[in-house]
Amino acid sequence: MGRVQKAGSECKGVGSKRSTSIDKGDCASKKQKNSISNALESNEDQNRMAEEEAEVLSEGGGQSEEVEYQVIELEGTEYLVDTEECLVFHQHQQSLASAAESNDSDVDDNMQLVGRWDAQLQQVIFLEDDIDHGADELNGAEAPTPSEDARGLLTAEALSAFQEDGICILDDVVPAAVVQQVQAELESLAEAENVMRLTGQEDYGVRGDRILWLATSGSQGGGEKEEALEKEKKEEEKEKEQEAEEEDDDDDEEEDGAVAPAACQRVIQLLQGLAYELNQWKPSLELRVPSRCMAACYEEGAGFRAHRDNTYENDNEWVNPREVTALFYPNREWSIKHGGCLRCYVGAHLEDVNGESATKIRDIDPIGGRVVLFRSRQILHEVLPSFRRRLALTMWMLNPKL
Ligand SMILES: O=C(O)CCC(=O)C(=O)O
Ligand SMILES: [Fe+2]
Repeated sequence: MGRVQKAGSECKGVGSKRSTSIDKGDCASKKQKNSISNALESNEDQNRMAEEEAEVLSEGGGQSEEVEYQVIELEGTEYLVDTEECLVFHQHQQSLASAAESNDSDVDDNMQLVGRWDAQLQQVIFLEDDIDHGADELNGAEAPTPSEDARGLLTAEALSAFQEDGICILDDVVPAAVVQQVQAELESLAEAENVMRLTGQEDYGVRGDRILWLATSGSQGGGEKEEALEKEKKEEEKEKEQEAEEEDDDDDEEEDGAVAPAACQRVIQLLQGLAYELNQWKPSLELRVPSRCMAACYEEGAGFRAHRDNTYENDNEWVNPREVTALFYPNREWSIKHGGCLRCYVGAHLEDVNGESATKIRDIDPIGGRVVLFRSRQILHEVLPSFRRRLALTMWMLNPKL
């Protein structure tokens, strides 16, 4: 899910405003259907799912809902604001205003979510990562190599669950001592001042976790490379500390990163190894592994509202190359009373954003030593509020064809 970044001053100010209502029920254009099936072309089971989705979409989801939009103009570009949810859309190709005025029910086909409207500040808070920088994730991505830890984890049972539901759960993937070490490493990053940062989406009740991007040393990276990166990082940190002392830096939009500490690195290599195993299972996946992974920390009370890690937009494009989401939890002694489960809406239609159409709901506790894999384009999921600090490492396995 993308970072929400505050718009610069050029985005303030509202031009012409008018209201229009659009029938959201009929949101399945031929273009959308093509976009789904094109992107899923290389994979048989995904193709089957896409066809099923297209069928459902072509029936218009069975319900029709009137949505009130307001048109705002910023820097000569018009945007539609869903007045109820304050979601801001940009429309491609045809003129947004003329489509809105003609009450064209296909208007949704050309709409792309770009941000949220902050009524108090009277400005658009633009969504950033997914839309503009999603493709960057492929920069520095590599073909995965095998890992000893990953070998044998994807049993026939796990693969059939992944095939059927788009999710699989693997437990006790590393020795307890490694789980403990990952937890300690992430705890210390979480405790360090200003290292793990809120995403900006907390203000909107979307997500409350703090995150940090961890650079991986690459699946083929030996210890030497790691050490060199570590050294480089330490030097950089020293320099940064000095700079920070000199100036009072309050720029919280700057993106930070760190090199993955040792035990995290081992788990990352395991996740990369799982990408290798998935490629062995289905070579048409051609999964690549990224140069960075995400560490996340949910403090007490934090959660992450229902979303998908990848979604399609209307120009035959997916917003990013994420194909499989791989999570590792280091939370030892986690129990159901701590909340914070990963809720997955299995079978939810692609246009369903709250899980109403799910055929099954899977609540997965983030217990120490557990890996969860799920299809990023398919699985609607959320993190329910956690009653204890909840840590996670996430790697997105990438599809170079997206
Ligand atoms: O931590 C989890 O279980 C899932 C987090 C998530 O959905 C995300 O970061 O996109
Ligand atoms: Fe997610």
